[in-house]
Amino acid sequence: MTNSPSNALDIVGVRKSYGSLQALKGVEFSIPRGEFFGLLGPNGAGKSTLISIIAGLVQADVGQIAVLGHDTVGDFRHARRLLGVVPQELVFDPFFKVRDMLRIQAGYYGAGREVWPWIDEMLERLDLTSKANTSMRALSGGMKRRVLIAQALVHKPPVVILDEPTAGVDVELRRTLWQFMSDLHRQGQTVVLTTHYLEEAQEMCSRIAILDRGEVKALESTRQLLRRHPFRFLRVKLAGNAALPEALRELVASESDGSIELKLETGKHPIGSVFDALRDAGVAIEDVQTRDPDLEDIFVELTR
Ligand SMILES: Nc1ncnc2c1ncn2[C@@H]1O[C@H](COP(=O)(O)OP(=O)(O)OP(=O)(O)O)[C@@H](O)[C@H]1O
Repeated sequence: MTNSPSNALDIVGVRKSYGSLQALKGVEFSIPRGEFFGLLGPNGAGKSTLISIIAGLVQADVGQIAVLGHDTVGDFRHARRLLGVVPQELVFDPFFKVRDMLRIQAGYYGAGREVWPWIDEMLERLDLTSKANTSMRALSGGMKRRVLIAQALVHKPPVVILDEPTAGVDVELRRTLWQFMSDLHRQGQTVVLTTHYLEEAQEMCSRIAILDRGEVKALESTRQLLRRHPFRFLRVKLAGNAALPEALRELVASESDGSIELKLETGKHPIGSVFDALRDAGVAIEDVQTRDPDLEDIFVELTR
C-alpha cells in the first residue's frame, strides 16, 4: 500500500462482513489533506462501519487504512492521535461534569493543561459555557451531541470525522454546528462528514463519495456530481387542472399541489417540445418553473 502523508485518509480494498452480510465490499478511496469531504449513502450503506474501522473500533476483514500515512492497525496509537471521531451514538459517563470530562478525555491523548484554553474556547463556540459545570446526565440531547463534538476534538486532531452530527438537532443548533465545522475547515483541518441532509452536504462538502450497499457508487467533486446527470426539471401547473397529454406522462417525476414536475433529459426532451405537446392537446399552462437537479436528485438516481 502506498500511504501518502499528503492524504488525510487512504482507504484501500476494505472489506467487512457480518456473517453472510457484506457490509463493505472492497471500498477504496483517498481524501487529500484539507478537504471538506462528504460520505453519503442510504441507511445500511456501510458508512458507520467504515468510520468504525477508521477509528480502530472495528476490524476490517481485508484492506488497509492510513491516517496521514499512519496505518490504523500497525501504527494504531499514532493514527488514533491524528483523528477526532464524533460518533453517531451518544455514549458518555453520566456523572462527569462537562468541563471535567473534556479535560479527562484530553488526558487520554497525553494532553494536559496546555489544551485547557482550547477546551474553554470550544465550550464557548459550541454555546456550552453555561453548562461547563453541569453533569452530563442533566443535559438535553442537543447539548450532549455538542459535548461529544468537543470531546472528539480535545486533542486538536488534524483529521475530523463527524458521523451525522446534525441528526435530530434543531435549526439553530444546526447552524451553530455548520459554522463550527466551517471554522475547523478554514483552520486547515480535514473534515469528513456523513449526513442524511443532502442540502447540507451540497453546501458544505467540496467532494463527495456515495456509498451504497457496501460499494462506492460515486466519488467526485460536488460540482461534477451535480453536473453528472444531464437533465433538468420543469414544473407546470395546467389551467383547470387539465390532464397531462399521454405523450408527456413518461416524463413525470412528481406531482404535488396541482402541479406536475417533469424530468427532461438534455438533448432528448427540449422544453419547447413539452410546450408544443401541451398546445397540440389544447391544454393551457397556468404557471411554469424550471430547476436544475440538486444532490438529492442525483443521490436517488445513483442509489435507487
Ligand atoms: N455489529 C453488527 N452486526 C451485524 N450487522 C451489522 C453490524 N453493524 C452493522 N451491521 C450491518 O451492516 C450494514 C451497514 O451498516 P452501517 O451502520 O455501517 O450503515 P450506515 O451507512 O452507517 O447506515 P445509517 O445511515 O443507517 O447509519 C447494515 O446492513 C447493518 O445492519
